[in-house]
Amino acid sequence: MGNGLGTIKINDVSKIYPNGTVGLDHINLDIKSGEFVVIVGLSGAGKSTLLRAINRLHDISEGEILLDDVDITKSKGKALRQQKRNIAMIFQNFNLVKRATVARNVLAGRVGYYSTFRSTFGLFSKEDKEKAAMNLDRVNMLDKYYTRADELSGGQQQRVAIARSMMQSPHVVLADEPIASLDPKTTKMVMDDLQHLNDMGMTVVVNLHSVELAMAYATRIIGLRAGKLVYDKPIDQVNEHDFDDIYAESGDEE
Ligand SMILES: Nc1ncnc2c1ncn2[C@@H]1O[C@H](COP(=O)(O)OP(=O)(O)OP(=O)(O)O)[C@@H](O)[C@H]1O
Repeated sequence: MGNGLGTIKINDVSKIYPNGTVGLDHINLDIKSGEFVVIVGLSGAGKSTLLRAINRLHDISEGEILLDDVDITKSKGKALRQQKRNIAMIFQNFNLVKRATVARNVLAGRVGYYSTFRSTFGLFSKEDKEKAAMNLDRVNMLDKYYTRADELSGGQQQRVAIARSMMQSPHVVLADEPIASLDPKTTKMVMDDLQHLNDMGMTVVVNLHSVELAMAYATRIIGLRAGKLVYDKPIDQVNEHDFDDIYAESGDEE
């Protein structure tokens, strides 16, 4: 961010699932504030495992993950909650409350800032309602303010999810296959929205299967294979053939 916030340092991180599967194998990464990082790799390479570790959706087995120089893997209670507010997560399936309005879904992005009582009853401040409208406007969805989420297309739902994530004023936005279920036109809209967040100063880290999209949006591309970091280059050094190796076993499955 302009203020230097939004750095991610991953130091020798491994994640072994309880069943023994190695999700991440000694990963080291230093992501700077304001980068747009795309992580590519085959299905099962460890992309989701990595994003979930950064956001502390699950614990790692070894190593440390520093967000703004504070190790999130060791944070607890209030400090952890505060740290998590600085990280927004965008999911493939949007994770909206389908029966609630667009506005209510976007305001849910502020829930971490309210008491349970106030958020349960939707007692959001005028300021937050204005902020919700502003963020919906940013993704061209303001006219859907009162629409129920389940009446929107997939692409529109993802844009609402992006507006919701902006309510946190995060330093870092993590997106796990955000366009996997979208058509090409809405894919572009959603990727442009992420680009917009990056232009506003947020560090963006996106998991994608498409090398073409990675090339179009990333400032840096990272490749994972079987839990290992096998590729890490700034966009101006990237050659499309570099990925032949990362996708070597892909056949037609991707
Ligand atoms: N909860 C879990 N328990 C056990 N193993 C898991 C679990 N989640 C993921 N794995 C395994 O960890 C490895 C990495 O999976 P991960 O989902 O991170 O890959 P990915 O690169 O995100 O793949 P995809 O593109 O399919 O989402 C895979 O071998 C996967 O089967």
